[in-house]
Amino acid sequence: MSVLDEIIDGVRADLAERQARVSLDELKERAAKAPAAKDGVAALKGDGVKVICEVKRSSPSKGALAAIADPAGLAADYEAGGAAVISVLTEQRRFGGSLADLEAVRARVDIPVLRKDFIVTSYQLWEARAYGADLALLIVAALDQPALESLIERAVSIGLTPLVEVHDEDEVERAVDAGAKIIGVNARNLKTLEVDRGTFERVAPEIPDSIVKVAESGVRGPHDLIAYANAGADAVLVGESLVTGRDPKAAVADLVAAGEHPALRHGRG
Ligand SMILES: O=C(O)c1ccccc1NCC(=O)[C@H](O)[C@H](O)COP(=O)(O)O
Repeated sequence: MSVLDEIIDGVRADLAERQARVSLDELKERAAKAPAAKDGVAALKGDGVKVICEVKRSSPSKGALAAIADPAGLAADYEAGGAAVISVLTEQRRFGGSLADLEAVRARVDIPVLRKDFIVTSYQLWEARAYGADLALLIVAALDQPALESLIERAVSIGLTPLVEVHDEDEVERAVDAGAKIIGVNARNLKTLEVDRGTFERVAPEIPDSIVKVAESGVRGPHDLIAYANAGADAVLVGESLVTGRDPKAAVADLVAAGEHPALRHGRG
């Protein structure tokens, strides 16, 4: 069984518990009262390379990373540093996240918020919206094609912008066929958990120009952002280096400044 399969088994078990406690109708009522969803595509387009900053306590590859007692405070630092979007890992068992984190972050920042989880049912999309997310991650490797298509359609219909994650060229084709407007290329191999920063450069040329391209994982600092930008990234998604560093606001500001450097405009795309 792959790491992804193991994670999803746990996600399904936790999901069954929540579904037994909270009906879909209750979630829909809560979603109706949530602040209107912000436009995830608009947040990641425009001049410069945008930075998506992640609230990440632990991971299957590294174990514990940071306690993060105040996820909303961390997100506020990210926003002050110039983040375009906050990513909140809500998976509990391996990443130490929760919907409470999502709710707290949503209440604190004005920029769009991504629910980063292993979404396999539309119930989780309703949860994302009910707890204030504007975007939701959908991982192609975790879904068959009909499920991917129907989750993208459902996400859009309830106001969420899907960030569709791929790892190779075949998955790009599936994401494009399913109607993705934002595609994230994750450099972390979900079978070995190894990060290969060359993945983005190999896979991104298969993504049509009209689609926003996000380089996920492995950004240690501005030099990695610049490399991803030169390979065509519109945005980068950064977790570990921010939560383990001493000054997340300054680290984000350094990334944003690198992403806004005029020299990058010639290399991108
Ligand atoms: O981070 C992991 O170990 C991991 C393992 C299995 C599935 C997903 C995993 N991470 C989720 C992510 O995609 C990253 O948190 C995100 O891209 C940020 O990466 P990084 O900056 O390298 O922390």
